[in-house]
Amino acid sequence: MELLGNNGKDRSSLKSLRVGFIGPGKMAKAILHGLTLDPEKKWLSNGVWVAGRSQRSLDLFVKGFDKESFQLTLDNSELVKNTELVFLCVKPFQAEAVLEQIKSLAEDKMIISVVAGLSLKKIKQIIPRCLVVRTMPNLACQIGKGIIPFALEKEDAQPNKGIMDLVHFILSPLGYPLPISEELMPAVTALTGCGPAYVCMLLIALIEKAKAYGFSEVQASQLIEDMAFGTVLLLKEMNKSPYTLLSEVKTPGGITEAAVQFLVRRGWEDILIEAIETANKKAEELESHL
Ligand SMILES: NC(=O)C1=CN([C@@H]2O[C@H](COP(=O)(O)OP(=O)(O)OC[C@H]3O[C@@H](n4cnc5c(N)ncnc54)[C@H](OP(=O)(O)O)[C@@H]3O)[C@@H](O)[C@H]2O)C=CC1
Ligand SMILES: O=C(O)[C@@H]1CCC=N1
Repeated sequence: MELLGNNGKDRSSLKSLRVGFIGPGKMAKAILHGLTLDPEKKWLSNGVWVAGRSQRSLDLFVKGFDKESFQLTLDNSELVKNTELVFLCVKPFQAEAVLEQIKSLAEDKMIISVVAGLSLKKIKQIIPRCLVVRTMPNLACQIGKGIIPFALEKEDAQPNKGIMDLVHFILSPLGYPLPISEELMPAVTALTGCGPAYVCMLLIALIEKAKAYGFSEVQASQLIEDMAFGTVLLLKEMNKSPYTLLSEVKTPGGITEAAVQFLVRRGWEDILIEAIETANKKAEELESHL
């Protein structure tokens, strides 16, 4: 792991780090977009490798980017041979076969896996000598606003600040890297990995209701998306908690309170909590099957 030698303390060596993505799908694209947001790191200038199982997926993946910056291949091993940092971005049940394909070439390289349910242990069983980072990002990585919980093997996480810093350095253009213990991976999968989907469901319901009230599709989307955007920005910019903001909007005996009481009566929070628990259980089951 020459380029990552010195546990990445020598940042100058990282300038020539060659990056690859196995699995040219949604998550890989979000990460690639995020990485390009950081001009300091100039990831693209070294050429980015992307490996997929069909030429069509690879061509779609690089659409909108400068194609000259990419090396596309249908051979995962070729990618690993030519890179030092590999983002593993295939679906959970595709991951083991990919790891088996690349194992002899991935020794001493760094693998950042985004694969739900794929444990550090499982990766290390197949590729014992690699530096592996397990992450659970979300699609907001695309604009540098993802939350990226990550776990390292215990011996890497505790004493080795160098590796921790290196992981922060690599992931920070994507948003907020957050070291966690691996046991919490199913929980963060259910909460923040899947989270954008819950937010979208809330927005969709409100947009549909706005349309039912007679707003055009464009107006309805603007009303609701800007309201949601303003709400989150308000919390962030004023360092306000959702509990406080809720109480500020909810005038006693007023209109919001009528809606909030209805939601509480109908068990809205319980439904959401059960949904999270269902997702958490599914993530745990996945882990035990991979
Ligand atoms: N989507 C999300 O919000 C999040 C996803 N994840 C994780 O990210 C991973 C990818 O998910 P996502 O991007 O949504 O899925 P996608 O289906 O969009 O991407 C998976 C990609 O892997 C490719 N692929 C499949 N088999 C191989 C192979 N043997 N070699 C190379 N490439 C292969 C697929 O090719 P083809 O195009 O031909 O099907 C596809 O392009 C999953 O493990 C998921 O758990 C984690 C956090 C959030
Ligand atoms: O739905 C999934 O399985 C993946 C994991 C988190 C978000 N998408």
